[in-house]
Amino acid sequence: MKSYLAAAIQMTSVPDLQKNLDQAEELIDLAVRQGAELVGLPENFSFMGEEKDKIAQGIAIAQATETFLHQMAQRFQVTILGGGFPIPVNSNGKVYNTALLVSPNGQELARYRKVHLFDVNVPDGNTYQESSTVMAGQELPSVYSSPDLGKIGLSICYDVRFPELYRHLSSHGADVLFIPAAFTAFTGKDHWQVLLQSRAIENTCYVIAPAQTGNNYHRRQTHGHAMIIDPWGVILADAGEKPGVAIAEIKPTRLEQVRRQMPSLQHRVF
Ligand SMILES: O=C(O)CNC(=O)[C@H](CS)NC(=O)CCC(=O)C(=O)O
Repeated sequence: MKSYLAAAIQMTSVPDLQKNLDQAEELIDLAVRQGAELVGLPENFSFMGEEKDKIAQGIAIAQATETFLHQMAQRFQVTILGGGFPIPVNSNGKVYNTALLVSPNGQELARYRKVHLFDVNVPDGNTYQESSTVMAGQELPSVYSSPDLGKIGLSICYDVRFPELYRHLSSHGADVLFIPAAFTAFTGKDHWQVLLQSRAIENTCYVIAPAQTGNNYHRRQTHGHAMIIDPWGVILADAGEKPGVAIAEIKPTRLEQVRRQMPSLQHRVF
């Protein structure tokens, strides 16, 4: 593993596939021009809108998004995580909320289907019933081991509330945890940063958290603050509230140092 720059992209995705892919391309370009070699896009980066529209356009969104990720990785010669987009399940009219990691030569490195679905009545009056259109993944994410970029673990959004998933990743050697999200503005203001820092600190891993921000559609407001956090829990970069990118250096020497200073992973009893 070498030292390198990673980018967590922050965008305001809307119910318009092409518009979102154009916005994502601009932000990938911006990140690459600043030197990023690993670039993460947020949950719902290619489509964010009403559940019924997402289902109606499911096949088109899935195909265009996969093609886009492969093209961008090859054109910019970087590794890209597409942080969550719908892929139709053949049998039942639902989709998997899927994250895909693609290499600079356009190869698929890892794929993860979100296992924890956001079925929550948020106290701001918005009701989320992700399971009405999304099928829960049945497998824990695997860790992709890159000779250059370290061991990379995937997850999506609401997963961040379930520390056992990240324990699984760190016990399989993860160095970098991806947590792409479309966090609600209401929960995000109190929980987002604390949860991300907790996952970084307790697993002594880098956290790369691309995010949705602003007004996406109808009454949906997302929290923003895409960030990169180091294994000590220090926030290295925070994209604030506007579309943009958070960029920071991922360093193997910092991982070794923190794991020497705080060897909590070695002290696990359970
Ligand atoms: O809102 C939308 O349209 C799109 N959102 C999403 O796709 C997903 C599932 S509904 N959002 C979350 O998981 C938010 C979690 C969260 O905010 C928390 O854990 O507090």
